[in-house]
Amino acid sequence: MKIAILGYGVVGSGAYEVAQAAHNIEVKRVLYKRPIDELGDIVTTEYEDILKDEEIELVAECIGGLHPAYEYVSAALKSGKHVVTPNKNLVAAYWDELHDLAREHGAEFRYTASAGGGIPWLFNLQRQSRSDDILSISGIVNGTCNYILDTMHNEPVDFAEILAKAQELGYAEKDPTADIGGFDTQRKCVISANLAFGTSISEEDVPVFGIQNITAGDIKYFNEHGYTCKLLMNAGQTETGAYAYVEPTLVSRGALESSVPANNNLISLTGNHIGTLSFYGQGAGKYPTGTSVIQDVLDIENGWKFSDKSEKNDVSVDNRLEAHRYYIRENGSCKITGPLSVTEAHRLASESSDEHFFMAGIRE
Ligand SMILES: NC(=O)C1=CN([C@@H]2O[C@H](COP(=O)(O)OP(=O)(O)OC[C@H]3O[C@@H](n4cnc5c(N)ncnc54)[C@H](OP(=O)(O)O)[C@@H]3O)[C@@H](O)[C@H]2O)C=CC1
Ligand SMILES: N[C@@H](CC=O)C(=O)O
Repeated sequence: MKIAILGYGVVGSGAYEVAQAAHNIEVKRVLYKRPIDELGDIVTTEYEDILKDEEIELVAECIGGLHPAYEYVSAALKSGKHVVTPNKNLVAAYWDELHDLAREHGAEFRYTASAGGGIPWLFNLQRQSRSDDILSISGIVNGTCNYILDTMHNEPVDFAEILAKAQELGYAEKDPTADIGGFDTQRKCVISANLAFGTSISEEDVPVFGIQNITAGDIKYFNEHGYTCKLLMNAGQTETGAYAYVEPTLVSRGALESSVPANNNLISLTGNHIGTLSFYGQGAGKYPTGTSVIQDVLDIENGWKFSDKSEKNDVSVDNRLEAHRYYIRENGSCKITGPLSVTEAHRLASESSDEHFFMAGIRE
């Protein structure tokens, strides 16, 4: 299969290199803003060169962001080309539209790398959902935040310094606010929940609280009380719809999540029949993510199709009945609350006048 890769940054260059070792794939074109010496004349600055090339059956969009990624991906699907992307911004924001376009034009639209980086999480979630009722999903899905929190738990480091290191290692988003503010995790939660529950919730449905205000003092308190702090996504079915939220969470030292080091992710699903399945591995970085992109390409090349259900479950998110205790630090003093609903805790966070406010849910 002849393919084109759009963008040649961390993931695009990783995908290109991994593709060299994959049988049956030829990278015919790479779209980039300027020449790339080692790639020679396969590089183009004109997307039309790719779109109009009938030999190119698949476009791997690795530019990131919403525009022009959206325009490029839509045009590829409309012309019947398959699309693979690690771009969670795009997938979460245009969920219905891009799936509809793919279905209308008989193209495959796959985005395994958009949540879990190198882990075949979405692939297996979708696979499991064919024969099971997925009751809940949860986990660590941001490599940058896990790298920061893991390092802070183990050594006295400055937050800004360790974030800069995560950027240097290629884990962070172009604007790392997306990582530390929890928005990247929120998008991955949207994508995972939509696949799990066959629905189309959006980013606005998922309240988010990030880790940008965590301090060495908070971590010291957690270490002394036997807790590890992780940024988790959570979503599940309820009798009336679903809950879904993202927040720093204190887990006990014995919990699986507690021992997840560096840029790794740990993501779990609980199905009615299968019980709980957990997936672990590198959630960010050039080769893990590049590999995941090329695995999707190979699945399409092999003719593997997931039946994309066109009928949707209309699920509404309500976090009012989802309650647990919280660690809250406000205006310099910290406390452990009694059970608070997620709705109430996130309201407190958004209404606090303390710009350094921090909270973390406590998993019992
Ligand atoms: N890094 C990671 O570990 C992971 C990233 N992702 C996702 O993968 C996507 C790519 O991320 P990443 O590779 O890290 O980002 P990078 O910024 O490293 O790469 C993006 C590349 O696209 C190029 N580019 C931007 N706009 C255009 C354009 N209009 N035409 C041609 N090239 C363009 C950029 O060029 P220039 O540098 O010159 O601006 C850059 O080379 C994002 O959606 C990200 O969220 C998903 C999982 C993991
Ligand atoms: N910035 C993201 C990259 C992968 O999705 C992360 O740190 O997980």
